[in-house]
Amino acid sequence: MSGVITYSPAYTLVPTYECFNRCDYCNFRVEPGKAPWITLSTAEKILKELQNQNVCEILILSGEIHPHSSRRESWLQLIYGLCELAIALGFLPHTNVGPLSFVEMQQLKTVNVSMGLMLEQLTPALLNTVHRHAPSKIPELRLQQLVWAGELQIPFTTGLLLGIGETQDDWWETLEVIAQLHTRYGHIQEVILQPYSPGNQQTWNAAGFKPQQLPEVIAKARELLPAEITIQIPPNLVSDPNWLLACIKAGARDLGGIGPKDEVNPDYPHLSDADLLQILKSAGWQLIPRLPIYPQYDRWLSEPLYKAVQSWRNR
Ligand SMILES: O=c1nc2n(C[C@H](O)[C@H](O)[C@H](O)CO)c3cc(O)ccc3cc-2c(=O)[nH]1
Ligand SMILES: C[C@H]1O[C@@H](n2cnc3c(N)ncnc32)[C@H](O)[C@@H]1O
Ligand code: MET
Ligand code: SF4
Repeated sequence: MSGVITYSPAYTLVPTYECFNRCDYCNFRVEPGKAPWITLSTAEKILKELQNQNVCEILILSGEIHPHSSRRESWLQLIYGLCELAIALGFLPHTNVGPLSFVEMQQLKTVNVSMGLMLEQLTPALLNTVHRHAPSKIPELRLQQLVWAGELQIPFTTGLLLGIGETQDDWWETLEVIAQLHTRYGHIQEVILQPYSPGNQQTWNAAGFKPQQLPEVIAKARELLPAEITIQIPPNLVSDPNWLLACIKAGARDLGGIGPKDEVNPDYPHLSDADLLQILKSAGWQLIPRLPIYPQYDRWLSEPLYKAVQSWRNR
């Protein structure tokens, strides 16, 4: 029997690229007010074309509107509407749109099978560097999201962004905090170890995180995290097949959402699932699609979402 590696056949919908934060490593954001918002009718056209293409997950990934802005409520309504639309057309939504209030999270729980927010790194030192102009990256604010997700029983994806100026000890500390929160609430389904990868839009000129370091981080993460949490790595950011295989050997078991475009790292296109399959097969691994919610969390879903998930599981 060979080991199994999973991925989520996904398409990313972007409500808006405008963002009031300015993370130095970001290749996604546009100045507030300078990017259009997607309309439900555009989204409907896109989603209809995706039907029968084996896409299951709709990843809703957005730039952020300030919590005190008068446009915050319509932004959240748009996200809610996109999730509803995705469900109506047979997809399963996963939303990652930055920090939310408790009530906003509670609302989005009803239209998402899982949600996510990267911790990035918990060290406050980054607030003087890459996160200098990014109030959404205040560590306590992001930790609070993980606590609320636990209280609300939302299956959750989080992770670390590696190579943004943190130390190695910072990695272990952030991983230990994730492990503790999971022990309390049992809601972390996967942890992404994301190598910072420079793109052509960002302001910061720093070399990317070296893939050679990743297996070491994965191996230690595997020791620090409870066994039921899956470690996810993005294969397009570890493009050398030998390093990708080394990461898997070290304990990574999921390749995340794979779709036509990585909206966060548009300079790093994904291999097709057929090509990935070949690479993995050469080392004796299987590649299997998964849903954006792991089976042990199905019982946390409301009745309509539970039914939608079961019909995918029975395909
Ligand atoms: O294709 C991507 N999917 C990303 N995903 C989606 C992820 O790969 C999976 O699809 C989800 O974990 C659902 O299971 C994220 C999900 C999060 O909750 C937080 C961050 C990310 C980041 C990415 C990303 O950069 N690219
Ligand atoms: C959606 C997630 O994408 C990650 N992210 C943002 N910019 C980059 C980059 N240049 N390289 C890799 N990951 C990035 C952050 O961790 C964010 O939370
Ligand atoms: N703005 C959100 C965050 O940084 C998600 C998208 S990042 C390109 O957490
Ligand atoms: S990484 Fe997310 S929060 Fe930071 S500027 Fe980009 S879109 Fe905004």
